[in-house]
This record gives sequence, structure tokens and C-alpha cells, in this order.
Amino acid sequence: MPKAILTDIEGTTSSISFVKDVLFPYARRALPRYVAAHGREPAVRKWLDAVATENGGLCEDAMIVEVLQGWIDEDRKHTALKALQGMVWADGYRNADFSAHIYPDAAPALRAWHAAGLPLYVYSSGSVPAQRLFFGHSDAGDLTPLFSGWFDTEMGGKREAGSYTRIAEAIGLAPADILFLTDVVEEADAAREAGMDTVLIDRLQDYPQPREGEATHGHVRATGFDQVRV
Ligand SMILES: CSCCC(=O)C(=O)COP(=O)(O)O
Ligand SMILES: [Mg+2]
Repeated sequence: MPKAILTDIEGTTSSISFVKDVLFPYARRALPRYVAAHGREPAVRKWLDAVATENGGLCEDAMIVEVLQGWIDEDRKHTALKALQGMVWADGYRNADFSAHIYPDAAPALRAWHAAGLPLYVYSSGSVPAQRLFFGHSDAGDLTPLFSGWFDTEMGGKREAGSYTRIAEAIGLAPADILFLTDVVEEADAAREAGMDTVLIDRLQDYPQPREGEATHGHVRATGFDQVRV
């Protein structure tokens, strides 16, 4: 039995379509105005400068925004992009332009595990502030009190075993005591390499052709949180 659960967001607690068809287009549209309004604030500038440096020293914010929009189109999980997206989405949640999608089986399971005393953690490519906004404005209400901690790519990439080792250390448990839930086989592979237990979440809505047999790399598979046994 796990002593803690670590969960991914996109494709796991929530639909890929909400992220790709609602959140990403919103950020793409809102970025130019957001950068024009806030680009001189140190917390924003830091990430814009990181993008500029990584792209040969871009000197105009409009060019940096274009790079960021290209990364959104490619679904790059870049820490700077994710931090800036989180800042932009804050306006969207505040204005109730959208609320975060949660699968109907996910919220009850998270509540039940929390009520049973299992600490819950998030590990997503979305920045920690974006994760808090997401679960704070979900279709199932404010779920943030259920979580004991939040991790993003500042811990390392989600396909690298070292990230899961660092997360286990930060949680204060052996990796073997943590169950990681994700929709991405390579993420589950990395978590298993670090010693965590894994369940591959294979939702029909997100993966119309469920991964089976060899494609699951031997991970336990569930089509929803109601099938996850803890
Ligand atoms: C929590 S913010 C929206 C999700 C996001 O930006 C993203 O890239 C999701 O990636 P995940 O690691 O949760 O699959
Ligand atoms: Mg995912």
C-alpha cells in the first residue's frame, strides 16, 4: 500500500483537450498583451530574458512572444513558457473565462484518498502556480486543500528518473512508498526506474486506442481513478 500518491494533471486528472483546446489557445492569444503590460516586472522579465538568451539574444519582446507562441504550438514543456502561461491563465480563471476540467472519477477518488489519510502530491509540466490555479478553479470546486505539495519541471524533466528521486526526497519517503499516476508511458518508465510504483492512466477520451500489451511497458493500467487500487 502506498504512503503517498503523486499525480500528473493533463491526461490523468483532467482531459488533454481542455489543456490543448482551452488553456493553450488562451495563453497564445493573451501573451502579447500580457507581456506588453507586465514585461518589466522582475518576475516576468526573468523568464522573458531566459527565452531571449536561449534564442541567440533576442532583443525585442515581440520576437520573444513569437518564440513562446511557437513553443505553445509545439507543446514544448519549457520551464519559462510554463511559468509565463501560469501568469497569463491567472487572469482567465479570475475572470471566470474557464474553469479547469476534472474527470468525474478523479475528484471523488482524490477526496477519498485524502480522507483516508493518504498525502497527495502533484507533478506536472505546468508551473506550481499554474497547478494551484488549476485545482483552485476546477469544475469540482477548490481541490487545493487536498494536496500536500506541488512539483513542476524545476525538479527536472518528467521523463528523467532523477526528477522522481528528487521528489521522493522532498516528500521525505522512499520512492517505493509513492504511487505515481500518469498518462505518459515514458513518465511512468522514469518513475519506475527511480523505484516508484506506477499506474498508467489510459482514458478512452484522451487515448481512443488504449495502450495495451507491450505498449504499456508492463505498467499497471487503469482507465480512470475509480480503477486505481491503493
Ligand atoms: C497545470 S497547468 C496546465 C497543464 C500544462 O500546462 C501542461 O503542460 C500539462 O502537462 P502534464 O505534465 O500535467 O501532463
Ligand atoms: Mg500528462
